[in-house]
Parts: sequence; C-alpha cells; structure tokens
Amino acid sequence: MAANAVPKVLTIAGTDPSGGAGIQGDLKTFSALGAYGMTVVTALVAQTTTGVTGIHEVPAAFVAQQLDTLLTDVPADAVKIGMLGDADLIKAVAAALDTYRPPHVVLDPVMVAKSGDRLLPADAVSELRRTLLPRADLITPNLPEAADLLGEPQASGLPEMHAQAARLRALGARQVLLKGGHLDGDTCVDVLATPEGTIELAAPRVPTRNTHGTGCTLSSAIAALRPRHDDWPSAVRAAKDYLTQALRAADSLGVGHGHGPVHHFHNAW
Ligand SMILES: Nc1ncnc2c1ncn2[C@@H]1O[C@H](COP(=O)(O)OP(=O)(O)O)[C@@H](O)[C@H]1O
Ligand SMILES: Cc1ncc(COP(=O)(O)OP(=O)(O)O)c(N)n1
Repeated sequence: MAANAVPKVLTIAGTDPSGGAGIQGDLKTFSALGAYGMTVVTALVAQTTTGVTGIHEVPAAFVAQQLDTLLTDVPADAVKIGMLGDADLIKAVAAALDTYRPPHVVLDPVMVAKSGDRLLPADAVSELRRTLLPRADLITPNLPEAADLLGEPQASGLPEMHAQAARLRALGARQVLLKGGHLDGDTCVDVLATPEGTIELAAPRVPTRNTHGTGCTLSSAIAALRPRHDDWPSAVRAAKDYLTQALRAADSLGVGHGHGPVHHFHNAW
C-alpha cells in the first residue's frame, strides 16, 4: 500500500442495531481512524445495550458469495473477523482467506456478548481453533475466550496471561493480544505475544459502565491502523490509545438502559 493511500479495511461480522458493537461499531471505528470501511454480514442480531433477543444467521454460501463479490473487485488491505455463528461460516471465511490472501488478518474470536448471551455455540469453538487460528495474523481473545480456546481455566493474573498467550501462539496464531479488561485494578493490561517477544500494554481503567463494543472497537482499530504502521506492537498500542479515548467519551452519549456504547468522538468538524 502506498504511504499516503487510504487503507481499504473489511469487517466480517454480525450486526448490532444499537450501533455500539459488531459491524456498526467496526464501521464507526474505521471511519474515525481514516480508513475506508467495507462489510460482509454474517448474522443479523437483535440486540441493544441490555442484551440479545435473537439471532438470524446468514447462510454460509451467501457469506461466501458476499466475500467473492467484494474481494474480486476491491482487495482489502486488512480484514477484521468478528462474530461467526457456526462451523459452516467459519469454513466459508477460511476458504476466502485462502483465495484472496489479505495482507493483515485480525481475528476477534467472539463467543459471548457482555450481556452474557452466546454468539458462538460451544460446539463450534473447536472449528474456530482448528480452522481460523492458523490463518490469523493476530487474534484478540478476552480472558473467557482464551480459556475456551485452550480448554483450561481463565487466567487470574499477568503471569498466567503470559503463559496462555504463548499457548495460543502454539495453536497457530502468529500474534496474540490477550485482553485483560476482565481483571480488576486501576489499569487495564493486555498481553501481546509476537515471534519477537511478549510485551504488556497498559492503560488507565476508565471508570464507566458504558463498555458495550470495547472488544469490537479494539480489533477493528487494529485492522484500520495496521496498514499504516510498521509492525503489530505499534498498531496495537495506537489502537488501545484510541479505545481509551472512546471509553472516556462514552458517558457523554447516554445511549440505552444497559451498558452503553463507547463513543467514536473526533473533532474533525
Ligand atoms: N474500563 C476500561 N477502561 C479502559 N480500558 C478498558 C476498560 N475495559 C476494558 N478495557 C480495554 O478494552 C479492551 C477490551 O476489553 P476486554 O473487556 O478485555 O475484552 P472484551 O470487550 O472483548 O470483553 C482491552 O484492551 C481492555 O484492556
Ligand atoms: C454482532 C456482535 N459482535 C460482537 C459482539 C461482542 O462485542 P464486544 O465488543 O466484545 O463487547 P460487547 O458488545 O459484548 O460488550 C456483539 N455484542 N455483537
């Protein structure tokens, strides 16, 4: 990609009518970070800040058709993968990655929404692990997702997070960002494991209950920023800074009665 070109970034994910997570949150993130956003929808999800009331999956063959139709015309500079509701969808996305070989693939292994509602059935976790982890340049599990992928208890501190990030890399993911937002403390520390080594990325914990879409925002910000950064650590650091700003602006929104969304506030206007 030429240094001054606008990155074309694709999100493959489910929807969120409340606009905080999923495809809608991803597109807001892409735009706020100066990328050109594109979408392939995997599921229509009836959800808002209080929870999920229904899921209407897109058939895998039609997800494949969306991917073929788009990527034969517009190659993606980076791809973010979010909610994939079953094993057939996982296989369809893997096949498209093999065919179109986008330069940067960020996989957010979405399993359960903040409301506690399952977005990926438990019996599809092994397909995700087997088929998509080895095709991802970076995976961004939270602590429960990492535990599910590894089939072990959730990490309860940084030493265990380092060990689990290394074990996730051994499953085939080239880079692992293990997110620590579910731990307590004044700082939110994530662990980034790469072939060059493992680093901790810390940010002050923003005191807000409005955290709907944090995981989606972080993974899509990384996908938007990676084409303009030299390496994964600098793209991830910039994306985490962006997310922290979006969390700081969240309370100014007042959206919904549950966990409100983060705010993609920017003062370009
Ligand atoms: N209150 C908060 N203040 C600042 N950063 C947060 C806060 N909550 C979560 N984060 C950060 O948001 C990202 C995603 O959070 P996490 O809760 O771990 O995953 P998920 O949203 O997928 O459940 C991580 O980088 C985490 O450190
Ligand atoms: C369609 C869809 N995809 C992913 C999520 C999970 O979003 P995340 O940013 O991890 O956090 P919450 O929205 O669950 O707070 C979702 N809810 N919907």
